[in-house]
Amino acid sequence: MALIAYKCPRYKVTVVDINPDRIAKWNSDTLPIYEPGLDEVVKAARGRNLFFSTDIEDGIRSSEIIFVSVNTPTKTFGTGAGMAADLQYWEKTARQIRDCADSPKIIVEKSTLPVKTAQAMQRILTAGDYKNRFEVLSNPEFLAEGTAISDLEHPDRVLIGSAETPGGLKARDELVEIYANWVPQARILTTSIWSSELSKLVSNAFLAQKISSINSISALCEKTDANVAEVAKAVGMDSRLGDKFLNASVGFGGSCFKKDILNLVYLCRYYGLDEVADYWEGVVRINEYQQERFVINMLSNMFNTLAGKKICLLGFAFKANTGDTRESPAIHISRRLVEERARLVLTDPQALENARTDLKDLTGRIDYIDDPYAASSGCDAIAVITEWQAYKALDFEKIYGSMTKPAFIFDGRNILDHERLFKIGFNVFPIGKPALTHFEEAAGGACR
Ligand SMILES: NC(=O)C1=CN([C@@H]2O[C@H](COP(=O)(O)OP(=O)(O)OC[C@H]3O[C@@H](n4cnc5c(N)ncnc54)[C@H](O)[C@@H]3O)[C@@H](O)[C@H]2O)C=CC1
Ligand SMILES: O=C(O)[C@H]1O[C@H](OP(=O)(O)OP(=O)(O)OC[C@H]2O[C@@H](n3ccc(=O)[nH]c3=O)[C@H](O)[C@@H]2O)[C@H](O)[C@@H](O)[C@@H]1O
Repeated sequence: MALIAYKCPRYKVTVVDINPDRIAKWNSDTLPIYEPGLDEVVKAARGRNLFFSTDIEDGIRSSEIIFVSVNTPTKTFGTGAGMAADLQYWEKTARQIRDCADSPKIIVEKSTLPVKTAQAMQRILTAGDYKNRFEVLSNPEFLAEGTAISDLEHPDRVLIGSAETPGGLKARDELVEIYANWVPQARILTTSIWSSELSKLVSNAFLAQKISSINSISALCEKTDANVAEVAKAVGMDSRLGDKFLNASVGFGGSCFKKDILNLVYLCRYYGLDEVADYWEGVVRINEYQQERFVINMLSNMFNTLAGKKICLLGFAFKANTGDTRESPAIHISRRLVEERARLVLTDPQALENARTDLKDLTGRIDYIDDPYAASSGCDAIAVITEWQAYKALDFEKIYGSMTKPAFIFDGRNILDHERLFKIGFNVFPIGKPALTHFEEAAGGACR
């Protein structure tokens, strides 16, 4: 919404939220999220045509177009627990819009929702003694965290789904007009509302599937001395497959991939498509396997015991350039390492505050240290969890000098120079590549 306000000074954009702390931060110099480039966009538009408020009713009444962007987490209770989308926040919003509105509105589904949600939304909006006409559009968001501003400025596509009725098509055209302020017409794709809703879930499922595919192959590479980066390059050069999203890793995280795939799986089962559901569920299973495999690799290569050993996680965010830790592989890995009675030290340039909240039940068993040199000092092992560019530039000779020997590095992102680390003295365990160790008989890879 900040970018719409920034690009289109003639529209007035008001962002409303039930969380007063978040709104206060949006109105302050310290925004509630870290996102490169966002500060500048907000500062340029805030007070001009971008406003943040907790007055939801006024926001509804005074707007002609309402983007519903509330959270749609995985349901944690009742039918569909652990799989289906929890639609309570979204439904409350629909009812509130219906009850407060005193003029016709276009309602835009911006949250990621199960296919057919627009139908439910339309039914709620038109139930009872409603006075106004509402048109519901689907306009899913495809930005990725860490690159949100450039994704929004130069989207691969903007997707708008509408009803095929005259009212639906008119509303669709109004939304197209907003995006056309900065997005080329050829990149604005209009479809039926059901295709649009489903495409969002499918996009995330395909992206995550690519990561799980290469991660599954990383396990095979480790058994066969193949190099997953070489395999990914060879495979990705086929233009039919493409070279993006083929970085083997410690597993994908983030608030959406797992939730959206499980939502897709739930939908498939709901419609009796068990084979389809099983296929997509495999993407999540491989991701869980990859995270657990990382822990088991650490355990087996550190002589099958981590008890009392000090381990530093370099990075806690689910990806670089964000402080977001939702579903970060770091959470599972930290919990498992503590279970193995390791002494954990966490460091991250942006995510330590969220990490403290995620692991608050482990208070006293984990240290949180901003400086990566201080965090790794005295450690037996370092595990790279997040691909922060700054980690590549660390002085690893200095780090090696301060660590307990033998010193281990488990590079869960394959971002470091493994040969160099090996020469410094580290025993190096990348993902999907032969390990480089100084032991006579390496436990998990080739001895060099
Ligand atoms: N985070 C991301 O990068 C992307 C998120 N999405 C989708 O966007 C939706 C929102 O995601 P996030 O922004 O990450 O979630 P979030 O949890 O960070 O933000 C949702 C906000 O909605 C507010 N809210 C909840 N109920 C409300 C109500 N009744 N009235 C007013 N405000 C209310 C909450 O207080 C919260 O601030 C989800 O459906 C997600 O799948 C889609 C693409 C990218
Ligand atoms: O619906 C959403 O919320 C968004 O989900 C993802 O965006 P995001 O989760 O912010 O970030 P990604 O860049 O997709 O990364 C997701 C996870 O996959 C990991 N990843 C990514 C790429 C890769 O090659 N390997 C890999 O392990 C990342 O490190 C991260 O943990 C999608 O990329 C967005 O298009 C979508 O809008």
